[in-house]
Amino acid sequence: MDYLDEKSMDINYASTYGDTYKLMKQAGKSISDFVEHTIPPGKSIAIICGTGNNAGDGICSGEYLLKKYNVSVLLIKDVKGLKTQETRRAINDYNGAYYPLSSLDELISRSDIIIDAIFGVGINGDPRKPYIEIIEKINNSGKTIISVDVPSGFQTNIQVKPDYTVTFTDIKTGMNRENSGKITVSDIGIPEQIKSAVGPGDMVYMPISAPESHKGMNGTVGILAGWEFPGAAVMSSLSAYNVGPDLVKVFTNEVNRSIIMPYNPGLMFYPVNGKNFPALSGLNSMLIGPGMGKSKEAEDLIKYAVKNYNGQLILDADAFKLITPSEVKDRNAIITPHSMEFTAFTGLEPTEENAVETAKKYGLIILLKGSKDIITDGVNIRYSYGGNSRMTMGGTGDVLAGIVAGIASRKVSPLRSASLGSFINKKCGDIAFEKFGSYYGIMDMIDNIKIIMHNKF
Ligand SMILES: NC(=O)C1=CN([C@@H]2O[C@H](COP(=O)(O)OP(=O)(O)OC[C@H]3O[C@@H](n4cnc5c(N)ncnc54)[C@H](OP(=O)(O)O)[C@@H]3O)[C@@H](O)[C@H]2O)[C@@H](O)CC1
Ligand SMILES: [K+]
Repeated sequence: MDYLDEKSMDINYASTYGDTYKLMKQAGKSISDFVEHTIPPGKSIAIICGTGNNAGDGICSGEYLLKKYNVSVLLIKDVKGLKTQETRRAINDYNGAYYPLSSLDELISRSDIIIDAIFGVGINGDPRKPYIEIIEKINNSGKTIISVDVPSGFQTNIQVKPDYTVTFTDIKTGMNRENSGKITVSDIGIPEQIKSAVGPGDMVYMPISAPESHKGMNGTVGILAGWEFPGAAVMSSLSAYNVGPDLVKVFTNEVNRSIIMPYNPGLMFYPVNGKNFPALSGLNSMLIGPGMGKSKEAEDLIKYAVKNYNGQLILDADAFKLITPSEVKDRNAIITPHSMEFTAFTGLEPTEENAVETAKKYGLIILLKGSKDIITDGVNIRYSYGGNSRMTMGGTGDVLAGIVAGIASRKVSPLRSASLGSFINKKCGDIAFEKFGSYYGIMDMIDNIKIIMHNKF
């Protein structure tokens, strides 16, 4: 797993259970258990703490270790610098001595063991002052160093170089013996249903546009839709637009121009027909299918686009009747069928097992829509709960496909794009339901995308 996976799980856990203090206690306990197995009792331990939850894990370990060791907690930014409610609770529940940064040299020299609880997965960029100097002092101490979760500063230009790392839930991408010492993976009790469920934590996968970026750097989406039902092109392109890519290019019949463009002048309209299809290079993702119908012209256009676009494909709706799985084999395409479309596309019953097998066999990412969406790449399976009875109305699939295409254009991996897209889509419905009950419309859902992207939920 990588840092984002851990952050995402943390948020999804907190959204279900209120906070992560129980996990923090368990993280502290697993550090303490590790120390007891490795270090004889009676030794002196300095726990060097930053300001986030990694510090909280360190403080919790201190409370357990007090019974058998000489424990000193050092708070680099004092109690008032502690940033999270869980970490403040940890220091409140801790019954040992704690010290300010001015005691660092003395604590290091009188300790046998240093527990490194400065930064975990919440680090952002290279450590700033005074952390650089603190990390150097720890590395030059000659003491046994145990890092909590990850060596502080891991994957930046300066990091703690530990003898041991106790990492939580799963090893983090890039960790090895050389940069992390001997690694122990500890299960801190995140329930399986939290690990597999899509939730608000999946929003961490959404990139934030850099202030210095220029047009096109934050995603360009192509949408081939609406040949027969222009409304589907409206819904999918507005939905893609609302997740924040720079450009949304709509490829459809010229006669749709006056229908689609009044909805949003920010869309780019490209008329297509059997003889004319603008270049598809430069698109970061392409959604193919909504509202295309099953005419020969629609089929030709869909087949042309599938064959000639070699970036991130998203297939929906009529594409399932006009394209076979073999035509998109091993292209990491995201497909978003409901159960009947899944059967039309694969010839199989719409079960979880068949979705996993199909994803594996054809190298696809499948988002099988239902009251519980199933998202799989053939190896991983995620579930998306939520949504409500009004979401059986026409258009919700077009909204979902557009959202997924928009996210994928921001270079989010296909599995994460499909998972996050499913979360956002259901949340759009649920927010609309709170306001209008069963009487909300599709445009209410589309309007809610911006609220969710802005994390107002
Ligand atoms: N997964 C799980 O389920 C669980 C995870 N848990 C634990 O939580 C850890 C993640 O905690 P976290 O998110 O609070 O962040 P963390 O790593 O402590 O650091 C953030 C602090 O550092 C600071 N800071 C950041 N960058 C900086 C820089 N360059 N230079 C200087 N300062 C910098 C930043 O301050 P700011 O920049 O915001 O002022 C902020 O205060 C995770 O690794 C695991 O140990 C467990 O508790 C339980 C369950
Ligand atoms: K650490």
